[in-house]
Amino acid sequence: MAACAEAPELVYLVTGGCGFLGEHVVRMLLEQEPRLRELRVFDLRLSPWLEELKTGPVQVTAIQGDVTQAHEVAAAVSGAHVVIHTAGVVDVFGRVSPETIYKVNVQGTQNVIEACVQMGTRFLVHTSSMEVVGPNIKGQPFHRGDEDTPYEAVHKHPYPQSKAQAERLVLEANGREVRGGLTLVTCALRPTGIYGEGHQIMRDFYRQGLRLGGRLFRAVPASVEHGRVYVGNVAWMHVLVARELEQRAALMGGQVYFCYDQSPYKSYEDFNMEFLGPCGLRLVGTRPLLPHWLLVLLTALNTLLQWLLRPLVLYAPLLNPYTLAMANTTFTVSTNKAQRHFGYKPLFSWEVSRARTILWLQGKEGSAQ
Ligand SMILES: NC(=O)c1ccc[n+]([C@@H]2O[C@H](COP(=O)([O-])OP(=O)(O)OC[C@H]3O[C@@H](n4cnc5c(N)ncnc54)[C@H](O)[C@@H]3O)[C@@H](O)[C@H]2O)c1
Ligand SMILES: CC(C)CCC[C@@H](C)[C@H]1CC[C@H]2[C@@H]3[C@H](O)C=C4C[C@@H](O)CC[C@]4(C)[C@H]3CC[C@]12C
Repeated sequence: MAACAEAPELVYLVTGGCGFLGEHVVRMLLEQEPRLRELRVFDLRLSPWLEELKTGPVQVTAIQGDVTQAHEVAAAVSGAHVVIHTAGVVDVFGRVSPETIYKVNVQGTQNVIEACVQMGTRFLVHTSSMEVVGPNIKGQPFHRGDEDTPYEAVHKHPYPQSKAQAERLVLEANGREVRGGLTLVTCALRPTGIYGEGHQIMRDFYRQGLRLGGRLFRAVPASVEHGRVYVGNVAWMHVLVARELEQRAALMGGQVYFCYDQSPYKSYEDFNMEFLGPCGLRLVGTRPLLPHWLLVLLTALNTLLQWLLRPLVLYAPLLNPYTLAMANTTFTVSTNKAQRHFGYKPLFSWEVSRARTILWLQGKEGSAQ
């Protein structure tokens, strides 16, 4: 990937480039990667904002395609120097069938790997997830752990299962010979819960709070820490990894990195209030208003309703046994591996991340829809 200082010559492909994270990766690459000649944005559904990017100095090529279709992936990868694979189905609510989650997240990732091998593309950055590690089904806390902290990773839900399988495939592919005889260099980034401009669930909580007269009701104890990371910093980590993979292939190849920044350690709800509070919402209760057993019962009821209504309508509320367990189990990271391996420092301070997210929620700024 030797690049000459004057003429930009690199071709990047971002799968899932129209998603929440993907859009930030695409914009970050255009801002921060001077060696870029062409940026291919591959997604099942192309977004209208791509059009405005096509007028800049970098050639932006929009490719409507499906990662489950090997030939479409291979065509998109052909001639690319780097692939950033963010495409995936993110579903912990039962909106998408386990079969589809597997097909997109696991088979789709395998297709991306095979396309790199066939086409001679050497550098693959994969968006994994904290859920590859946990929280596990036993609800054991992972308190400010790092990439080497021992933890019993046991999954039952299709989404974390698929992310764990996909990550394994990517890491095992590191070192494979690609067309032309050189080797594939891969690594995986594991964001915790991402927030920022374009975060749909945050917006859903905002709207729900407005419907409830400006109030939200505490459901999980304030003492349970839930890891969060700003989308701009996650995108920045992807850009940096992609840039450094060639020079530091021996160190970074086959590695995993948690995505982290200076976002504070808080419970899921208290963290959301950092943004929803300034937008006029209030979190009622210093302790959960309902006893835990009642919440568990409600989640079981939601599961039953989802099953009963399935033939008629898709009932997929935010609260189910899995999401309650996620919100109710401490899972936070504290690491400097990305800084040690490739010099990562967050691009956005906590204050800036917070301000940008609030402005977006208030509809005053931000590109993400
Ligand atoms: N949102 C989070 O908190 C979070 C946390 C950790 C990891 N992740 C991972 O980050 C990645 C991006 O997540 P996101 O939150 O931006 O989700 P998203 O749903 O906003 O984006 C995913 C994108 O992938 C595209 N896509 C889905 N199926 C596809 C297919 N078959 N072919 C091509 N494109 C397809 C979608 O159209 C969408 O644009 C995912 O891999 C996810 O597992 C997300
Ligand atoms: C107040 C609660 C009980 C309400 C339910 C909150 C629930 C919708 C939230 C809690 C934790 C959230 C997940 C977490 O931030 C991390 C990830 C990892 C990522 O790979 C995909 C998104 C996901 C699962 C978040 C989804 C929303 C969750 C479950």
